Amino acid sequence: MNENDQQWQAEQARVTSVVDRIAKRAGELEDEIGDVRSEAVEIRKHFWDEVTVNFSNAEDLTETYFSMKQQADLLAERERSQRHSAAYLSKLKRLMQSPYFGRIDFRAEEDAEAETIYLGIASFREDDSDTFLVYDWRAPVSSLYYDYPPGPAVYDTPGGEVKGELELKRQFVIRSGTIRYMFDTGVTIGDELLQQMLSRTSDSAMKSIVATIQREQNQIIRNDSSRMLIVQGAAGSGKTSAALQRVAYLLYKYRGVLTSDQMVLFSPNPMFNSYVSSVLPELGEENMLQTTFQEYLETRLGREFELEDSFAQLEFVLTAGQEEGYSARLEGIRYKSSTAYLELVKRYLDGLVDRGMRFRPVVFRGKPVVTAQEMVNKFYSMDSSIRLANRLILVRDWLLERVERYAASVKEEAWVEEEMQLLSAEDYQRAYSRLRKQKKGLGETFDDHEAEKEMLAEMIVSSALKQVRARIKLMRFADVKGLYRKLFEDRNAAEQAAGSHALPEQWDEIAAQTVRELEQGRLFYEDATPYLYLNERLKGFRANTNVRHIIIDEAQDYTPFQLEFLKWLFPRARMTALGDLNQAIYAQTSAMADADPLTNLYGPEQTEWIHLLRSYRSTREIVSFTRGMVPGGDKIEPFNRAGELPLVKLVGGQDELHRQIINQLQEWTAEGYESVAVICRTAEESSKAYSTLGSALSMRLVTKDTMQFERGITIIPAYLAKGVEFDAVLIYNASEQVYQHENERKLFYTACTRAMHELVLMSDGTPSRFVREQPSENYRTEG
Ligand SMILES: Nc1ncnc2c1ncn2[C@@H]1O[C@H](COP(=O)(O)OP(=O)(O)OP(=O)(O)O)[C@@H](O)[C@H]1O
Repeated sequence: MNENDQQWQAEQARVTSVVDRIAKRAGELEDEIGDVRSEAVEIRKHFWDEVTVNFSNAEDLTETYFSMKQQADLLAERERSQRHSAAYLSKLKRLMQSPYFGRIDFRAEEDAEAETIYLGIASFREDDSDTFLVYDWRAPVSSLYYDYPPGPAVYDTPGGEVKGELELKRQFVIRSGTIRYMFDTGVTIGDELLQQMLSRTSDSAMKSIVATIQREQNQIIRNDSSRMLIVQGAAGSGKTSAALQRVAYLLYKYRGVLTSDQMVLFSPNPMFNSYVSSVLPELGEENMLQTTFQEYLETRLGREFELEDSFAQLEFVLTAGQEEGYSARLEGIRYKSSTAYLELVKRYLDGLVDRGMRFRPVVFRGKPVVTAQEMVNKFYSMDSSIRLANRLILVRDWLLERVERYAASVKEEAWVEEEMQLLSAEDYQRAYSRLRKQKKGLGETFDDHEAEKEMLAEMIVSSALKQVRARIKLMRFADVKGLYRKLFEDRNAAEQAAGSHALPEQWDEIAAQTVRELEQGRLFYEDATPYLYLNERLKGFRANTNVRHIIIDEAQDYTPFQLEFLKWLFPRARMTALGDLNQAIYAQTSAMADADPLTNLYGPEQTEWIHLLRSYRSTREIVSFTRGMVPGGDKIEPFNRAGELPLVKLVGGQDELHRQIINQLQEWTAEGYESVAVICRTAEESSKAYSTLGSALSMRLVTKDTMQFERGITIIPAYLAKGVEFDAVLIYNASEQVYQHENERKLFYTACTRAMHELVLMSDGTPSRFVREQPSENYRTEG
């Protein structure tokens, strides 16, 4: 037996022994859980037996309360412990299959001998000792595995740095308790294992990458020092993966302090949410909160407006080129997402200190209770040093008083008398006894019929004014819609707010379009955040102080305005923004287009940038082809995994196009690819393609409302394919006719970079310039 075989045998013996111990512990835990469960069931069953229920006097009542509370606490405690044990048990079950994936032998400077450490998705300790048979991949010592090749190495602990020598680094693939692969690795986490990982066919869900985290990804995962962490990384460089492992890491490091509901992931679309939602549970952690920016806008503005979403905006940009007003809308989209416009809105708000505030009158039964002009007078009678939001609070309180006075003045109006007549005997009785209770404390008597009537009248008026008061409390009297509209109706107001900066060239048309939308009760996507900003600055920010971390994926699709907004919204959170400027497909100004606005968000001292250049998703051939399409693409390094050259298939006409697509899809299915996408330029193109292809083969059309990412064949517009990946990708029609504008370059790049193993570009006619520009040795052509 050679040395390798001996090592293999020794390691296998250890695996077997560790698995046995884990299985034993799991068995014990299962019994314990069973006991706790039956105990909880018993407590539930006999809950009322143990509780002394007695309501006869105050003392008995207290006793009853405490006895109930005691039982409830006991029950809650048992259930909590059961939940905890169940979570641990499911981790142990996972460890039984694959207890670890790495080993390091590390000799600390002061020690004579190296310590051997095995790393897995959770730690496992022998019951009655401090010996860790498996260390959690997030433990401080585990970072050695990700950060160093064999040789001198250092890791951080809460007690300070530990220096030493990494004598061995070994990787394993263990399935069902058996070692399948074992490698001793050199520089970084061995290419071999990564090759293994990446050559698998893709799943319907994202996988955790803990066994093969790369050093630069580890920096993202364990970054703890910066308030703002910005990751600019090539397509497929593992931004999303790193972000998710980072969440798991933070939950581990701050266990007991940080919980999963204090972390929010902002995703590009609902389907993406489903795609990534299994990673954390796979690592034994609960999912963080997941949302989209659109979802947030909907909750805040959805009642007031019919909101356009970012996809509808992009669909317009891509399909409405011939429509009147198109170029103005485009200019408007760009302008309204810029920092210049944010400054304009801020100056507009500053201007309201002296004049220009708009109010909606308080109206009751069609008559004004307080007119808008009265509110203006009140607002501007206050000291100008009082902040706008505080002045509005004062106006609100003043209005509530005015409504009280108003209520007193209308008690005798005829409608009150009429309503009184309409009270049913039951209503009357209820109102009467309520009044009695209310007035008792005041020592009044009820002998007088007149007094009684007056009180009933008071009650009727008060209840009729309930809605008016509620609207006032919600500050509906501040006419934010009117204020926003004024910016577009009154060029002077806009010019003043723009200060020394010029308004965009086509301002008048932009303004007309905006007003038209507002009149219809609609709001363009580019107006939603500025509008909300105006609203919040006036009415006070509804900030969320519970959230401690926000993670923004596809951050290039956010405007500087939106990121600033998120900063205000989560004042106590750290931000991790991950994006790729080369995938900034929207017409709006990208927050990542320029380093300054992002760095300035929290200031350079609190901000850190990390760049990822290695692309893991696609084969070397696909990366070599796609990176030529974007500026700076030569810096993107493909991971060394070989495949076929991308194929450009020339066809003549729709029929042939569809025939060839069907052939290709059938071929891929026969080859065993589990996830295949036909990527189109727009939703419009996708649904047309689906109407023909869908009847020939079983496939799924993805729209912006699709919630679930699934295997099989998918037809999808490029902008919805963001962030996800497929074994094989077919570009529906990569012809010059379809992709001819410079502003479609990034969309095209995003579409092509979704492919892991195969990329085929159909072209009805001459291929797009984005293809023709590539060196001919980087792709094949057929047809
Ligand atoms: N260290 C790693 N080990 C194994 N697989 C990895 C690693 N890093 C990334 N990958 C794989 O590479 C693919 C792309 O990763 P991910 O989706 O996180 O990249 P991304 O930078 O977010 O991409 P994009 O910007 O294109 O959406 C995934 O299949 C992921 O599992």
